[in-house]
Amino acid sequence: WDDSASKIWMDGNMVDWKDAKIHALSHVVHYGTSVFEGIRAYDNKKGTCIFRLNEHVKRLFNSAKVYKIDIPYTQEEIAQAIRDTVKINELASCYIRPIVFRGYGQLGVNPLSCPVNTVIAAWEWGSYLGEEGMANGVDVGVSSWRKPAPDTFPTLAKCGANYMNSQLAKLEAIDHGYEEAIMLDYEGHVSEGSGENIFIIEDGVLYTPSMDSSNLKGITRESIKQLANDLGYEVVEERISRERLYFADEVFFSGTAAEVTPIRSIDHKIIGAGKRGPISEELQKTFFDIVEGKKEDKFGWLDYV
Ligand SMILES: Cc1[nH+]cc(COP(=O)(O)O)c(CN[C@@H](CCC(=O)O)C(=O)O)c1O
Repeated sequence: WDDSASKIWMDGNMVDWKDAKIHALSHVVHYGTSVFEGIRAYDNKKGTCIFRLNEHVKRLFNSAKVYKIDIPYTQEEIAQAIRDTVKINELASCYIRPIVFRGYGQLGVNPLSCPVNTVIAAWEWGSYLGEEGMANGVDVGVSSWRKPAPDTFPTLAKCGANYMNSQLAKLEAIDHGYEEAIMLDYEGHVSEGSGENIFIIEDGVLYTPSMDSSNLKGITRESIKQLANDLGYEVVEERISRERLYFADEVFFSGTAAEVTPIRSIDHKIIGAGKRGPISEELQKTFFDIVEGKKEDKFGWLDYV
């Protein structure tokens, strides 16, 4: 995968894609010492806009705080560097990956002597779980791997090492012929996907796992809640038992990469009519109408670069 035309922001400098390298003995390589964000920019008639940029940057700084990583920039400096990275690469719509990590210093679990490095890359990234899945729903399975307990890993932090847990679920899903995994929390309630939050719809009401389910407080999840309320739907955050996934009229994933991806089967059980449900479709369409400028950005989500 070589986007050689691209520039990558590294510690304040724009470098060529091929030169964006780090040392093999960097702390992050050995111990997963990174925090990162996934952000999307969308192209619309008013130009290129970044979706909820400030919320993503704030979460990046919160994730870093958990691991005593002092980012040597202000939140606004990082936000501007993200805008600059989109602009210099002349990307109309793209996926943006800021990552902050402990670099090349001394090995050993103690990270404190290692420098803090910051990298921002951007590239075109289509539908995370496939175009067909966006339209017709994806087939997923509940993983045998659970999310870490709240006293084990900080799942509100978007840190690289958390994805060694997510990868186990993703690899198992692929082995089973699924597009994605749904993970349960340490008590067996529904948590989220390997890289997305999840919503179920029962009798016209949206439900999503509450924030005590070892799930990431997704920015798309928050946005879908706002959008659903604005469209007149009730949204309930609570513990969700596994079997409610099967009983639901509709189920969908939400996330920056996944956007709004309907789920048509779980563990080979058909969900609802076995295709994208009507409320999922309405939310998906409204979400895209807003980011594509076809509907008013009434929630102030769009930051034009
Ligand atoms: C575990 C997890 N849960 C929920 C979400 C949704 O959060 P938000 O993007 O703020 O709505 C994501 C984003 N996953 C990112 C990384 C995907 C990847 O494969 O890397 C993303 O969607 O960018 C997660 O990784």
